[in-house]
Amino acid sequence: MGPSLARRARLPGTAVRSAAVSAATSPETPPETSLVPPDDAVAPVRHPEAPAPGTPLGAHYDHCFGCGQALPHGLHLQAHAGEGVSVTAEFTVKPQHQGAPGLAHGGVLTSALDETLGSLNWLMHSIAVTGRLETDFLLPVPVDTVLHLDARCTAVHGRKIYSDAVGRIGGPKGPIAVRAKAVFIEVKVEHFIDNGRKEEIEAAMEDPDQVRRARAFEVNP
Ligand SMILES: CCCCCCCC/C=C\CCCCCCCC(=O)SCCNC(=O)CCNC(=O)[C@H](O)C(C)(C)COP(=O)(O)OP(=O)(O)OC[C@H]1O[C@@H](n2cnc3c(N)ncnc32)[C@H](O)[C@@H]1OP(=O)(O)O
Repeated sequence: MGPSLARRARLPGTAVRSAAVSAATSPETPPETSLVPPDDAVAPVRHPEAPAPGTPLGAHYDHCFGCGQALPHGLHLQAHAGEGVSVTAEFTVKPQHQGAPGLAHGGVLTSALDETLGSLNWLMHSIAVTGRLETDFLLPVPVDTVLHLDARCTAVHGRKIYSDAVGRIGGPKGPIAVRAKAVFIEVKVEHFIDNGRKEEIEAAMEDPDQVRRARAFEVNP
């Protein structure tokens, strides 16, 4: 099949140039980030009190777009602890998750990967946020498909947590439709208290279960 995009010869002098890359760091030029762990990164350690393999992890926050049950249009992703620092999860693509007719939106699939990768941190009793996430989309994913996700942590370096995930369709052993690599950055509970909108933070702090879940992970042995 020939190219279908409209093409025309470039006018002289209209080529777009990228900005020069500088090694200097400032708020305008944040440090280079990488998905490859440094040589002195260490293996991830499963927390001794992490839930046994097969245990459902539950939601870290009822209003989370990824795992919460309170949002009708959320992903309602359900993750289970795996061996070591690994998790499996399932996400069913609903009509509200479409991009093209009858197909999942790529950003929604990336959200499912993000959520699954994020749940790995709970097996290390670490609170962390996504720093960088890179997704490959290998197959289209139709509405009603169950995406079978499998994620594992590969390395830890200081506050940086490296992990990867795949999402399969047609069953847990089916072909890989999406895959991702990520770096999560460990944070304190204050990250959320200081940055979240006041009304949701206050509601979360009034919920004893939420406070217990958040505070339980603050002290690592
Ligand atoms: C009492 C109730 C209260 C409520 C409690 C709720 C509990 C909830 C529990 C669990 C929630 C989990 C939620 C999961 C949801 C799914 C996951 C998401 O979607 S998370 C949302 C998307 N992500 C963000 O919004 C991050 C926004 N970014 C930031 O806030 C900052 O940039 C942050 C924290 C990531 C880093 O800022 P810095 O100032 O703390 O740290 P610096 O010094 O910049 O970086 C530390 C190290 O990390 C590397 N780093 C930083 N950013 C990186 C990046 N983007 N990629 C790779 N490396 C990065 C740096 O190079 C540095 O590395 P070197 O230590 O020098 O080796």
